[in-house]
Amino acid sequence: MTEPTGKPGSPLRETLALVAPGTVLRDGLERILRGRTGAIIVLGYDEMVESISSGGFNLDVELSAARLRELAKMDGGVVVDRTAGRIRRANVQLLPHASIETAEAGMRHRTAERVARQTGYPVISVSQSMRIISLYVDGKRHVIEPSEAILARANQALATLERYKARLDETSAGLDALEIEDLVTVREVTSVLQLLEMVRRIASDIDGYVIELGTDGRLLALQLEELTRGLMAERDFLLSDYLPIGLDRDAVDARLKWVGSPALLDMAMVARSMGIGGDDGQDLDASISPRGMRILAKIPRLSLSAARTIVGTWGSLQAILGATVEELQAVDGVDAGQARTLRDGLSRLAEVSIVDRYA
Ligand SMILES: Nc1ncnc2c1ncn2[C@@H]1O[C@H](COP(=O)(O)OP(=O)(O)OP(=O)(O)O)[C@@H](O)[C@H]1O
Repeated sequence: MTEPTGKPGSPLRETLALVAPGTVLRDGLERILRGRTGAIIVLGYDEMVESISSGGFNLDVELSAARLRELAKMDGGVVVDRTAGRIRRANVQLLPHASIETAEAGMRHRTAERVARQTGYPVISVSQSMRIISLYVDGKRHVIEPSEAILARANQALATLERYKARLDETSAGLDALEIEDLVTVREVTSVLQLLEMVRRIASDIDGYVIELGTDGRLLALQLEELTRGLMAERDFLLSDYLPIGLDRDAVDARLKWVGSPALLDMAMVARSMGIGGDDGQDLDASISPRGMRILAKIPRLSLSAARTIVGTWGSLQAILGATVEELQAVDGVDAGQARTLRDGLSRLAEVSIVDRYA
C-alpha cells in the first residue's frame, strides 16, 4: 500500500480535511487551477505571519471560492485563518528566513515550504506551470491528487480489509466454540488480537483516504463503517476476558503501537503485548480461560450491564456456564428475566458450538 495520509489527528489529516473535495477552499483551489493561475496561501494568521508579510492589504472577509480565485490573480500570497473561514491578507510578499532549508525549485514553492517551516502553519501552493496543488505541513510536502487516483488506492485497501475481516470473523467464531468447551490456548486468543490489530491499521489508512476525498469519499466511508462496525467492542471484550490482572488496555495499546507491521505477524510479539504466553510470549500452546465477556456480549437481549455484573461476580465463563438460573438471578442487578435470557442463550451457543465441531 502507498504512503497513508498521515496519522489520525495529525496536522496533515487536519489540513487534508480543510482542502477536501466539497470544501470552499478546495473549490477555490480548483478554480485557480482551471483559470491557469497559481497561488500561495498561508493557513494561519498571527504576529509571526504578520512579521514576515510585506505590502498588500488587510482584509477580514469570509472565505469564498470566487474571492480566493480573484485574489490569487494578484501577485503575492493570500493569508487565511487557521480554520480557512476568513481571508485576512492578500497580495502580500512573504519573507521567510532565507536560511531555512528547502528542497523546492521556483520561488513560489521555496517560499511556501519556508513559510510553513517558520510559522508552523500549513501553506498551500498552486503551481501555475505544473498545475498541481501542494500542501506543506509538518515539515513535509504532500501533493493533492485527483480523487480517482486516491479512490483506486482506497479500493485496494478496502479489498485487503475485507479479506482480513473475513479471516477475523472465522477465527473469532472458532474462539467462541473453544471458549464454550474451555479448550482455548494462547495461540487462538493471540490470533484474534493480531487480526483485530491488522484490521484496525488498514481501517485507519482508509480513514485517511476518506478525509482526503471529502464528498467524493462518501460511499467509501459507508463501506468502511459497515466493515468495522462493532470491532472496537469486540477488541474490548477480548481484552476483558484475557488480560492478566494488573495490565490495562492502555498499556496494551501503547505496546502494540510500537509493533511495526512486519513484527505484527510474529505471534509471540503480539502475545507478549497482551501479557499472555509467559514472559516472552512464546508459550502459545498454554491453556487460558476466558472470563466470559466475549460470549455473554453475543447473547441477544442480555444487557451489557447485566453481562458485566455477572462476569464480575463469577469471574470465569466456565463458572457462569455451571450456574443455575436461581444462582444467576441472586446477583444484584440481574433480574429473573435477564438470568433466564442468559441461561437460554448459553445453552443455544453451546449447542451450536457442538454441532459445528462435529459437523
Ligand atoms: N516570496 C513570495 N511571496 C509571495 N508570493 C510569491 C513569493 N515568491 C513567489 N511568489 C508568487 O509566485 C509567483 C510565481 O513565482 P515564480 O515564477 O518564481 O515561482 P514558481 O515557483 O516557478 O511558480 P509556478 O510553479 O507557479 O510557475 C509570483 O508571481 C508571485 O505571485
